[in-house]
Amino acid sequence: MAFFHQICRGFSSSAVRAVVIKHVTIIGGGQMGSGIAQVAASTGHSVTLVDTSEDILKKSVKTIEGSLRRVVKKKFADKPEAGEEYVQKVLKNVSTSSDAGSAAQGTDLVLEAIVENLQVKQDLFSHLDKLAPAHTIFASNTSSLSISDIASSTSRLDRFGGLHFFNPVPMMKLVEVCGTSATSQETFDSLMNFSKELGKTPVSCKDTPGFIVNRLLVPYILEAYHLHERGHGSKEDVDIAMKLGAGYPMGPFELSDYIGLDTIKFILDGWRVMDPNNPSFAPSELLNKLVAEGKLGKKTGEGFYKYK
Ligand SMILES: CCCCCCC[C@H](O)CC(=O)SCCNC(=O)CCNC(=O)[C@H](O)C(C)(C)COP(=O)([O-])OP(=O)([O-])OC[C@H]1O[C@@H](n2cnc3c(N)ncnc32)[C@H](O)[C@@H]1OP(=O)([O-])[O-]
Ligand SMILES: NC(=O)c1ccc[n+]([C@@H]2O[C@H](COP(=O)([O-])OP(=O)(O)OC[C@H]3O[C@@H](n4cnc5c(N)ncnc54)[C@H](O)[C@@H]3O)[C@@H](O)[C@H]2O)c1
Repeated sequence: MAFFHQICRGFSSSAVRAVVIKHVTIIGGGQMGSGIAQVAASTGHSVTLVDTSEDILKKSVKTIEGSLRRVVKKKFADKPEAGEEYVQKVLKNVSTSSDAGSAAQGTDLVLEAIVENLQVKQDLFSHLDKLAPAHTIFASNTSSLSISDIASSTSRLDRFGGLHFFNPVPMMKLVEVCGTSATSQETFDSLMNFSKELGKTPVSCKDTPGFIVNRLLVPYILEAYHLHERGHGSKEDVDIAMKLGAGYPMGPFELSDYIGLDTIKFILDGWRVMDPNNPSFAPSELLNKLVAEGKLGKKTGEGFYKYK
């Protein structure tokens, strides 16, 4: 558990001044990447959204458009034309690319929201480190991987931090901003300012597993799986109990389907490697079975529950 005891943000001297983030390149156009792109574009930032194929990117833009329409339905309830104008104006701020390398060449911030896998994230940043301008800040939206470990694949340790958004990004107000022991004060300030510009409330957190929210949420969700697997409560009753008894907007099974079961499995597998003897992090057979069957939650139409 060396990671748990890691020394966190103590600022090193930086070669760069605080960067005002005007253009952001977001890698990964899934649930999180498209949500972050939407919010950044809505707050006047130029956004390039990157994914592995044009087909995925088309879906991402459709998701952004759908979510914007939900926003304008309320924001412009009495003025549908102004609402449509707003949607088009925001969409103009978003361009797409399937070439991460070229997208990183003229940007102030590269924010990664790809699969929750350390090696894949390191490979991406190591590649982009050679192509992005010197002033460009790199950040990861990882749920619980070590920011220092991801940053170690680059030579810009002072310009690297964690920027952890919550799902659904347009609705959730929090961003966890994480600096490592090598993150410069200027970089940290830039990330805090960027989060505020997005209309979010940032909190400062240490580079420890799960930061603040997931350090508490992971054991809670996993215990819900184990409780159900022991036969101590149906999924439905557990969800109802936590909504009506603890005031949560979603129960743990509903929330898991909303997050994505593949992402949850990636998080839990990584967590177990960090803390192998902790019985709280024992695998869930039910989760593993659903993921093996491709039932990844709402995004695939079935997870713990069926959708459609
Ligand atoms: C074991 C491992 C676990 C760790 C996992 C870690 C994951 C990660 O790192 C951390 C997280 O994110 S943790 C996860 C953290 N997240 C949570 O904990 C989330 C918990 N859930 C919630 O807070 C609420 O259920 C929601 C806000 C999702 C929905 O609100 P609701 O009231 O229950 O139900 P509603 O009727 O559907 O929606 C009402 C209205 O909201 C609006 N709107 C909604 N989505 C929108 C979107 N995408 N776009 C735009 N707008 C959107 C819209 O106006 C809609 O009205 P409409 O007329 O239908 O258009
Ligand atoms: N789902 C959540 O609730 C949530 C919340 C906060 C943080 N996160 C974190 O955000 C990240 C993304 O999660 P998500 O739920 O958006 O996943 P997702 O599966 O919805 O999307 C991931 C996207 O990344 C793309 N991708 C994968 N490898 C890529 C690469 N090398 N280059 C470009 N694109 C690539 C995939 O095609 C996919 O579209 C993960 O690190 C996750 O832990 C997730």
